[in-house]
Amino acid sequence: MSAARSVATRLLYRDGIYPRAPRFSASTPLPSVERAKAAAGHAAVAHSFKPEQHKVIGIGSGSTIIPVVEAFGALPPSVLQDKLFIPTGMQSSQLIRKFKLRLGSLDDLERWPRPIDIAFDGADDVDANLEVIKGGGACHLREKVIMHASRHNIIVADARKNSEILGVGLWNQGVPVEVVPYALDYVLNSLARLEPSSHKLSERHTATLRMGGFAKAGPVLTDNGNFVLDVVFPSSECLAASCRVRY
Ligand SMILES: O=C[C@H](O)[C@H](O)[C@H](O)COP(=O)(O)O
Repeated sequence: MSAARSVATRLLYRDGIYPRAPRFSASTPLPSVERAKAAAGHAAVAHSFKPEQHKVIGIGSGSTIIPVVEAFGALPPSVLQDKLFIPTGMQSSQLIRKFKLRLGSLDDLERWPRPIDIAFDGADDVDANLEVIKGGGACHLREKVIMHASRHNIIVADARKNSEILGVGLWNQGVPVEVVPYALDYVLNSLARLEPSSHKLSERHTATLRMGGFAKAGPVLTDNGNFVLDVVFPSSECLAASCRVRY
């Protein structure tokens, strides 16, 4: 068993909360990135989830969220019986169902504000200030709604996503921006007029409409029926400035 997996397993068994083994087989070696994601996902639940306090749980999207939901699925029925899981999109709804957790929606929640107790999600890039880029899987709009509605947010990421400067390391395809089709030209024009934050910067950013590739002819459509623009900034300074622009 790898060190990462044994740490995750130890954490899962912490306090006797996890009587059953998580559902991956030790005999099937996982590629190292997948192992890191599994370790991060399982450790996030073991460290952050407090069964007595957290009854309503937000579930984000992407590949790293899978071991998070898997870790919840390994909890005993007595812990899960009063828990409700709120998805951020189609993928997380399917995951919640797959691991036989109770699926809810924002509409079911009455407490106001912040009706979700804790939300777990992945990220594409994370810096030392815990600023993140999200939306590589085109799910970021609902993810932001769920994060806003949640009292605590846990971002789960493997070490590759730990960046000194956002957007220039492993994740260099820009800041995803979800756009209502009706406003596509308007948003493209607005982005084109964003000024670089420093006079030293002459290059401008580029906004590319994300295409479906082999999976879909034409542009990607989000769970909300919207387009996604990937906006690449020419320098870290400009990227940081763009992150401060709130639409
Ligand atoms: O739109 C997708 C989400 O923001 C994901 O949380 C993000 O892209 C990270 O995904 P993954 O865990 O697959 O790297």
